[in-house]
Amino acid sequence: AAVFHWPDPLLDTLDDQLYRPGFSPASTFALNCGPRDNSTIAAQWLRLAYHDMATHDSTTGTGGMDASIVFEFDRPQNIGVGMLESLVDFLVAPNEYVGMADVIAMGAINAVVGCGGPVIPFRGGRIDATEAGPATVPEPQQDLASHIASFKAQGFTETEMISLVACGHSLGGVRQADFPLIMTEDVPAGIQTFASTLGFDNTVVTEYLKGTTENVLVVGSNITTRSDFRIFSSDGNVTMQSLASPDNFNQVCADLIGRMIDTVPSTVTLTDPIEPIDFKVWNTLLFPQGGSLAFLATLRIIDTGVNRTVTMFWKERTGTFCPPAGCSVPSFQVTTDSASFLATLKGVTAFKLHSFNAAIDLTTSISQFWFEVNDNDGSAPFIVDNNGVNYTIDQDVVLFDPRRSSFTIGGLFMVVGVKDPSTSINVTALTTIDGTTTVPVTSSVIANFELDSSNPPADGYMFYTSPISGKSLSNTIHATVNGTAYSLWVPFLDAPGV
Ligand code: HEM
Repeated sequence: AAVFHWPDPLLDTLDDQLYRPGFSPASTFALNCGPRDNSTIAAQWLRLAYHDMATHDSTTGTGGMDASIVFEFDRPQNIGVGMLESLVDFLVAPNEYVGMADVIAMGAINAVVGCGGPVIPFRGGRIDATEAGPATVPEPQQDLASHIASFKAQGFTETEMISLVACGHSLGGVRQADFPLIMTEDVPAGIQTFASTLGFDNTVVTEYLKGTTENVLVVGSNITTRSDFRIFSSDGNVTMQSLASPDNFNQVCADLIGRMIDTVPSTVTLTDPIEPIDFKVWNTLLFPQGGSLAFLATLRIIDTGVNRTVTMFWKERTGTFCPPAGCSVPSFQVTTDSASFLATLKGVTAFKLHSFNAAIDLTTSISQFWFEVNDNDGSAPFIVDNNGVNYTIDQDVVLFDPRRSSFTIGGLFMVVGVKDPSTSINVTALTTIDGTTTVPVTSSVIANFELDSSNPPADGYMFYTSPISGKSLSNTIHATVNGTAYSLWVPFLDAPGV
């Protein structure tokens, strides 16, 4: 599994999105195989992911899961309300470190488990395309040779093609409004599902083998568009027969859908699979307050039912202030937060959040911190120190100040404290703005900060402010102070203790 060395905005964000429902509203939408448009949300998400991947060309190493689908909606291949609706589900997810492509891939995983299917490992780090890819999504009226060629280009053999189509067509169906030339007869609710069961299972396979299937891509009156029939029968049903075993179906589908979402341009390197992080530093804030530096931090621990107490330690940045073992504070609050359905499938049912609020000496400041965890069962306390490297605070020159910032209906006036700006300084923020329901992609704007007349200098800091739109998902502050460049990712505007 991927190792989390704080700070790591990509892993940090993806872990939250995968395993804490509060951070990814969309992670809950596909649960219980919930309905939409007479199909299921899960079916829409899985189709979206396949169509995004289908631009991959394994010979040139281009295309794949890159969210280029957002530029490809006008193609007949991508017809269907579910495409745009799905992207709108994911709208509030990405920030400048996590692209829409990662979120589409996460959607595919949540779709499969949400409908009772197998758990697929998630790797992160996909890069979003800035333009449309080639129009290479297979279409039902194409012949078998074209489909074999398409799947080969995407990196799948003929056998894998049969399996992947069966896995995908476990969910959802064909909508008459979208494909009137396939759905030539009127059907209730305007959709013919591929299988008689709603969930992610191999009924699509067993009904095909038994000859009871109503899948219109197998038995529809339009013979030209019987693409599933041509694909499923292309090896004399050998592969379909092997998928008649539910266990084998789940195993093959987990593997192939996993490969599908990990199909990325050759220039992209994905992380190792991201599992729930045991001990995660989260939601840190450092800012000047009343003659000291307030340092707020939370240690998130997977809840194992142990009644733990946690102490935070830290070291000065300059000079001597703390005892040799470090300054320390106990946590001031322990709360429990829920785990996502995906996390529960990995044995994680909840998280404990141990929060700290330390008053740091202004002149000696803070350079690094770590934790001591006591299980209160007679065993020796153990240290949590970022896998041996401690949690290092890069700088205390440019700080986001949540106390001096003020929230408005339309967003906030963000306030940044800058230490000793003896010469000219320049403060900006790269703000990631969420997309709209018609253009579901994030964009970035630069906010320029000005000296904040309502917050006079204090504690050795001067304060700069800029309005930030309420559509902002995340900000990274960039400042040049006395010739040195600093940057600070601000994923959270608030923390326990502010
Ligand atoms: C030759 C390859 C394929 C063809 C020709 C094909 C064709 C189609 C068509 C015509 C529909 C109906 C869409 C609508 O009515 O809006 C559909 C739905 C769907 N396809 Fe495929 N498909 C192929 C491969 C795949 C693969 C590989 C996957 C995923 C692994 C997949 C997943 C789905 C899903 C989940 C739906 C249901 C969508 C819903 O109910 O909203 N398809 N497909």
